[in-house]
Amino acid sequence: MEKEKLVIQGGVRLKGQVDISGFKNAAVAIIPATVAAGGPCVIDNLPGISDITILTQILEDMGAKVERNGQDPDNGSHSVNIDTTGMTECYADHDMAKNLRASYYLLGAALGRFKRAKVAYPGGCDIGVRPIDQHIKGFEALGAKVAIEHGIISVEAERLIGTEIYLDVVSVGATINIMLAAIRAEGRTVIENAAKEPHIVDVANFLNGMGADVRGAGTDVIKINGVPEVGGCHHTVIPDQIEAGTYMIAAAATGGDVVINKVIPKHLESVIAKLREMGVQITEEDESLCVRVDASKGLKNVSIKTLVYPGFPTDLQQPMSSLLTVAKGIGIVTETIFEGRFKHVEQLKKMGANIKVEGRMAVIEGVDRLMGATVTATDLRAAASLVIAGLMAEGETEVENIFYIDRGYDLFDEKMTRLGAKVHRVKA
Ligand SMILES: CC(=O)N[C@H]1[C@@H](OP(=O)(O)OP(=O)(O)OC[C@H]2O[C@@H](n3ccc(=O)[nH]c3=O)[C@H](O)[C@@H]2O)O[C@H](CO)[C@@H](O)[C@@H]1O
Ligand SMILES: C=C(OP(=O)(O)O)C(=O)O
Repeated sequence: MEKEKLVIQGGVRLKGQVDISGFKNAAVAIIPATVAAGGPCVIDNLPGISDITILTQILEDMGAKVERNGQDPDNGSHSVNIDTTGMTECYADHDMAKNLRASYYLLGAALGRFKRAKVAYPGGCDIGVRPIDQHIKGFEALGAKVAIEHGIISVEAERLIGTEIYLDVVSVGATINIMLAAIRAEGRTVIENAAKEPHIVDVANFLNGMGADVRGAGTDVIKINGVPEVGGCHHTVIPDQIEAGTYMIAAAATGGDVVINKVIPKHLESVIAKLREMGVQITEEDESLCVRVDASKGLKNVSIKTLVYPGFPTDLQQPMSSLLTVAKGIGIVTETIFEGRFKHVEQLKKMGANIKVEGRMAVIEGVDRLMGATVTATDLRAAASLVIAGLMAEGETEVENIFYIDRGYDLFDEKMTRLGAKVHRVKA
């Protein structure tokens, strides 16, 4: 892959409209879920991002038929037909699985259908240790044997039997993986202390569309009544609230005036509340949000604490930290989900930010301005946060490792340019 960087001229107010794409974190679970279907599925509103390209390639390599259809020119999303009927087993080696987190959903989906699967350890953003003990606990509780050898996770069961599973930590990934395996288990599975994120509900709706019986998604108790067979279905992925939040923060950061279309405002309540607390004006419509800042007034610093949904999302902590670097006063950012999610801070400091990190806390004292610099992205949302910093900074900023942006933001440069940002991509 050719290395690229993004060059940004700071100081431009973002203005105009942006259409949000389908949610990465829902889509990357729904594609592996087609393995459980074993019938033709049509999935609309898939974001055009590298995680999706990689996942569909993995399915094709395992014998699925994948057909990509037309792209929406405004938000970049597309539709895909996936037929996994011809698949007879599920094996994803290190080279296939290492590129993204969501490769681990193949384990749950294939365990349900074939009663066995082998998938190498997943990749994903380097933001902490990211253990998978709760996934394994869930599979074992359903009756599977789990072995890890040479970095490959093998799951195998003669029968999967529904049971009660209490998650020791609220995990999005474990909740989804257990749902995927349990839809075809015998009897009822109850997941307690389940994650409640919007994409848990989207995945449950997809599974129910296939003929599964999943109830309670969106609450912390999910009940799954196993069914002997499921089939294909047609589904539209929900809007990406993290992409939407990123554009909201970028609009606020540049004193902008931006309408964010194709969103579910309810999914962004914590972000809307925090931005309003800072002095950002936000108007909510049914499927859009207007974000406006009176540039003459300046923004007030606030404190944020990342929490499971409906709390402030960890995936927006890094973009939000960038905004806080120029807000008046002191803000404290507490990261409760991932212990390693402050790698963007050293880069922001290069741009003049005043931040002190102590353990899981970052104390940010607002400065008058950031200054352009060459900075390096270390993960997906760090990349977004550095672009936001570049939009605010005086002069030119270069953000290296921009392939991270392409993991999760559809048509990023194009959407930013449409809003008036001066960004362009060059070879690194
Ligand atoms: C592809 C995808 O959807 N990624 C999202 C998903 O990641 P992911 O599913 O990996 O995150 P989890 O919700 O599982 O992780 C939450 C916390 O639980 C811990 N944990 C998790 C599983 C486990 O078996 N044991 C354990 O201890 C993790 O280390 C972390 O501290 O949810 C995160 C939290 O909203 C988001 O930041 C990611 O963008
Ligand atoms: C951490 C993220 O993704 P992943 O879990 O795919 O690494 C993210 O989307 O911010």
